[in-house]
Amino acid sequence: MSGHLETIAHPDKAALAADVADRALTVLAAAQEERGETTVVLTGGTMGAAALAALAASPRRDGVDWSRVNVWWSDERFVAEDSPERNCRQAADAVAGALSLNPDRVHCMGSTDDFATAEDAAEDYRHELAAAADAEHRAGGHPRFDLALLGLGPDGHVASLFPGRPHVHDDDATVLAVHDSPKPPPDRVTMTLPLINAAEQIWFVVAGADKAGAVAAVRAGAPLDGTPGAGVRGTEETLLLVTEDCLPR
Ligand SMILES: O=C1O[C@H](COP(=O)(O)O)[C@@H](O)[C@H](O)[C@H]1O
Repeated sequence: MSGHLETIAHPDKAALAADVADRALTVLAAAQEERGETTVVLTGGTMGAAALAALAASPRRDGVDWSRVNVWWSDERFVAEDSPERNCRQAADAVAGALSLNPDRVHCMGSTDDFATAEDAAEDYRHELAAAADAEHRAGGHPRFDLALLGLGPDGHVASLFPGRPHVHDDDATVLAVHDSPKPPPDRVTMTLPLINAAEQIWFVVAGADKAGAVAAVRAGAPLDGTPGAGVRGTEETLLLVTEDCLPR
């Protein structure tokens, strides 16, 4: 795996969330300044929601025109639209209406309300990404991603790419269905590593001593089969933003 991975430690979850929010506001505002809009890929998980809540509460939040922010997700739980397990819903709850997002620019992955199978939802998301790429006159089947936030599971999973599963080696697909996920719920939809790695800046946001093993494996560049998160690298920058208890003492 090529590309530098920089680790930045924070004293606690609140400090981590506040720093992620601050950094994200800077990146999103700069991209909007440059080309009028910006695109972020969000993650589910505990710190994903905490970072969004910090963003929504930031005194700097109005430095970004939220109506010109495009939002995508790196993975989703394939459950009912109103399920509290949905990453998309958790994000909406975390920002609690504080950001004036344009619903047409918010691209949640499909739910069981709209699709019979996770495969159908994955295919729909591929089409949605391709349509956004066309609108930007870009090749490659996806829009430009300025920033992707990612969680990291204690088992080393990233998005819904789990250890020991073949999905982590899929270089052809952009979005896949996942079944029998070791972490509930069992059915999911996930971006693949090549699509995640198309983001210019990728920031892992990770807190808690239970993630120390996974963080160490990512930093060591462990084999992908055991640590899918070790396969993540942005095209310009990859940061591992963590709480101190994730690192060796
Ligand atoms: O199930 C998921 O887990 C990971 C990590 O979540 P965390 O609560 O341990 O931080 C998350 O990144 C992913 O989006 C989510 O679907």
